[in-house]
Amino acid sequence: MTSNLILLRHGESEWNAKNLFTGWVDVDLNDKGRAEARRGGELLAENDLLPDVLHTSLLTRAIHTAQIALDVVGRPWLPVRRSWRLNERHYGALQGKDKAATLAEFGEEQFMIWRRSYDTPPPAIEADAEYANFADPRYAALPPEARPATECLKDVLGRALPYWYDQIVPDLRDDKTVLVAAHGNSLRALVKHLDNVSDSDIVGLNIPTGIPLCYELDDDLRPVTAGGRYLDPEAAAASIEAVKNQGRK
Ligand SMILES: O=C(O)[C@H](O)COP(=O)(O)O
Repeated sequence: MTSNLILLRHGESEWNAKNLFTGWVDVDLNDKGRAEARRGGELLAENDLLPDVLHTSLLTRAIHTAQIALDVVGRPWLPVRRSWRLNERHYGALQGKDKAATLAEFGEEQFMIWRRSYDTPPPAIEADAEYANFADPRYAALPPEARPATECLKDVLGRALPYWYDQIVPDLRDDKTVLVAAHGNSLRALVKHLDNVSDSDIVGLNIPTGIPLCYELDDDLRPVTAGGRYLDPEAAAASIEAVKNQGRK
């Protein structure tokens, strides 16, 4: 028996377009991102991949992407569970900073370490910084020690895996087609787990905006096809290249 998992990174956000590190800052989609979300829904419908349940982060760009895509497939009524555990990686003191300016100031090696290394987080954000998130009411129930001031991908995996095992796996075991609408780095963490990507190889893995990545999972919830399948491979390749080169002129 196999089960279907659909990973969907939000469409382009207002800050993606401005090349700003975003993390937990709650920006919305821009018009291009809303169009990408609609296309994502069309791709699901064209491939007859109709989700039975939705899981999203607590961030607007992922929530709206899922709503738009599910409107297209005619399933806005799906049961949904939302969690901070699917949030984008917290980018610490880089939140709100321009990626090109950061690259110019700190150089290629440091930029890539902060952006794509597995276990080195950016500098922590100050509690009173403009783009800190400690006072955000959506995290009010979280004890202070659970509210990150910065995260590396290893941190993201550590807080996302419990959600994978406790909330997503049961839906897959119930033979539901599961849609997870999340973010570039929280999905990199899930892909690292699913495909057993090494700590060094994960550095080179990027997730495109708005294009469904579909996994058929076996009884052990391992991919039948390594890496899954993007429903529009050409568009995914182009978007991945653009994500990879963000910050570069
Ligand atoms: O949080 C952000 O800045 C983006 O959504 C992801 O950025 P990255 O691709 O630079 O990690």
